[in-house]
Amino acid sequence: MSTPSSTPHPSASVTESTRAAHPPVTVTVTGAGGQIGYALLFRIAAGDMLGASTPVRLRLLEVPQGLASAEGAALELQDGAFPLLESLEVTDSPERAFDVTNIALLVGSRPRTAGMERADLLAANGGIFGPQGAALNAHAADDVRVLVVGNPANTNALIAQQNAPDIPADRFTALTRLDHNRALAQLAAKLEVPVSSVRDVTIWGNHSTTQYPDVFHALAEERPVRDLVDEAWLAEEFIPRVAGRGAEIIDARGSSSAASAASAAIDHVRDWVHGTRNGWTSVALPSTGAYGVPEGIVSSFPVHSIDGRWVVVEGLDVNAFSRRRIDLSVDELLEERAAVAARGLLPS
Ligand SMILES: NC(=O)C1=CN([C@@H]2O[C@H](COP(=O)(O)OP(=O)(O)OC[C@H]3O[C@@H](n4cnc5c(N)ncnc54)[C@H](O)[C@@H]3O)[C@@H](O)[C@H]2O)C=CC1
Ligand SMILES: O=C([O-])CC(=O)C(=O)O
Repeated sequence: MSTPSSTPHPSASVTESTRAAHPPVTVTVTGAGGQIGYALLFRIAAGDMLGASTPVRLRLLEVPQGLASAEGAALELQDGAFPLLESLEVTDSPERAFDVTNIALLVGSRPRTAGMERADLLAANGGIFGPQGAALNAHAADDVRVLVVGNPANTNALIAQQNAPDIPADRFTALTRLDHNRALAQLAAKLEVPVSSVRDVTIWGNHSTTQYPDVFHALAEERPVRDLVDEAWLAEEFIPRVAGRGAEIIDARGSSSAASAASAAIDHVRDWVHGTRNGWTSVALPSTGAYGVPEGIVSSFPVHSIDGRWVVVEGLDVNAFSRRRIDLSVDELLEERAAVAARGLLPS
């Protein structure tokens, strides 16, 4: 049973002419009562995701036991008096939450704890994304864009996409921007350069420990990174550090990354809507066969955002060091797909 509560926010500062140029965008956040939700909602309301001129209608979806926490976040959002926040609604009904939604951030799901791999969450979380994909298919706006954050994110995105046959497949993405940002930050620290001067790293494959952070095309202060680091550092320090960062955060904090994950989700959607800047980014999206990655999985690629669509960067040379690692991560995604198919989570 749905328990919606709606709080209109008539905003004096969003003028009629602003509204005409920038119609309101409906954004649904699932798992809104959780820790990523708490970090994400205020950034969206402040305009960090869609820009300072775009009013937002927020829909917060939770399961019944999470509603109180989401309601609490909603009270605080109201107290923020955000000029762009046009309306705010908390519900436990996916149908209501996804009704004419333009942007769906699928965060709601269980996080892992110390000692778990993200794939261990397939059993706990896989069942969430089929029904949500079907609800999106039935209720979302024609232009809906979907970002899956809940782990294991790539395969959950695949489940949602496969259960939404009427939505173009390329509207379903999974978050590898956090890994991308981690790779930029690690390179900047190693090379002692500003993080803003590092670009064109790529996360390939799965958001898991098999992911491959590739620096062979990256630039730092316009110099090729491959000339500045050696393969031993890449193989023994950089790649394990980036791929293992989620576990490092869990060990340090006692719970999984939240603010950095929320920030990466903001970056992902902002670039999707407004275009990439400062080189390419990394996004997990349904493979169309680029770089030998088979169709039928959601895998991370180097992409530009052009006119509101992700476009895979073409023609990159993939050396043997990279090929081996991409293939390993792709094999893991194929195994995850087989596991969820065996559980009946993919329509036949
Ligand atoms: N892709 C990425 O880079 C990252 C992914 N994650 C993943 O994000 C997910 C959420 O993490 P946290 O916010 O820290 O967890 P959390 O446990 O703090 O919050 C999750 C919320 O989701 C809600 N929820 C569960 N099932 C739901 C459903 N069917 N519909 C709506 N809401 C539902 C829960 O009630 C809870 O409030 C986890 O799976 C975590 O592993 C976390 C960090 C980075
Ligand atoms: O590691 C986890 O479980 C949370 C996550 O996905 C990350 O921080 O990259």
